[in-house]
Amino acid sequence: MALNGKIAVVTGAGLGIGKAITEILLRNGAKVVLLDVNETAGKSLKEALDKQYGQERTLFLNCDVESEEQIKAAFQKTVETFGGIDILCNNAGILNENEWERSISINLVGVIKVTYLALEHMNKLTGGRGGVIVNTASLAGLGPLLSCPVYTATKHGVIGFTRAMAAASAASGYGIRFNALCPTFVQTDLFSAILDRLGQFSHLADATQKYIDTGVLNVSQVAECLLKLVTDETNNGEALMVKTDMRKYVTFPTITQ
Ligand SMILES: NC(=O)c1ccc[n+]([C@@H]2O[C@H](COP(=O)([O-])OP(=O)(O)OC[C@H]3O[C@@H](n4cnc5c(N)ncnc54)[C@H](O)[C@@H]3O)[C@@H](O)[C@H]2O)c1
Ligand SMILES: CCCCC/C=C\C=C\[C@H](O)C/C=C\C/C=C\CCCC(=O)O
Repeated sequence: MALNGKIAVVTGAGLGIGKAITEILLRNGAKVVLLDVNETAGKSLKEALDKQYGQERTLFLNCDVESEEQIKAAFQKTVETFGGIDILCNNAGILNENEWERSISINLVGVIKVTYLALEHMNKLTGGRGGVIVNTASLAGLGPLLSCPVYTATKHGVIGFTRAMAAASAASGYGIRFNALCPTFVQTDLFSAILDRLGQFSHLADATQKYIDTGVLNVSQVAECLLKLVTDETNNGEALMVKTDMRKYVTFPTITQ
């Protein structure tokens, strides 16, 4: 899929991985709608991007992925401004084992909510143009991160949802591919401000260190992999594992004969 003229929506676009995703999509020719609850970060990124790419290439909208009303309004504005949606990156997420219900609400329910509302505009069966949805999961969606059980559960959920939606879309003719991005630790605010957020599992921080010692990614390395999942039209239902020394499409066990 060539990105020139394509319209992308990125959640959690203001900082960290979402910011890098926004930048790589812009560099490759897409127009990008930045959604974030952090208005300061979103506006300041939009200002910087305006200088580099011109005002017409991006739109920032304050949008909480927990709010159906705000998501609906954001998609409406996107379609009014740019005429449609071709790419959705469900990237907004938090890690907070103290606020575990909110974590599920943002990391898993938020991904489902945003996806279902985006389908109304993207699904070929309802007048959309089709396209691709990439969900930012985590390596913790593939194996247990012992200091973060609820975070682990949400990311396993995101991968399961992505794979099931890919199969549902292919079987129904939505014209939309679904893939999951599964990075190891990435140098962002989420990673660096972690100790207070492990709650009752803070005593396990040291035990997590062995994973961290295997290497921490920078946001550009993650964005490169996102680009591959967006542009390579052979990718559907994939979970791409990203570590400092390897990229690998996960092979899942076959459960049907
Ligand atoms: N940093 C890591 O080590 C790491 C590793 C693997 C996966 N991830 C995943 O990558 C994604 C991005 O994380 P990051 O490390 O860039 O975090 P970050 O904290 O640097 O950025 C997250 C962005 O999401 C926004 N956000 C948070 N809650 C939101 C909500 N309810 N609605 C809209 N926006 C919201 C924040 O305002 C922020 O701009 C998350 O889904 C995270 O789970 C992160
Ligand atoms: C210091 C305590 C934990 C710090 C957690 C901070 C950020 C985490 C972000 C993630 O999305 C998790 C990334 C990678 C998870 C690594 C390993 C999971 C286990 C995989 C396995 O069993 O093979």
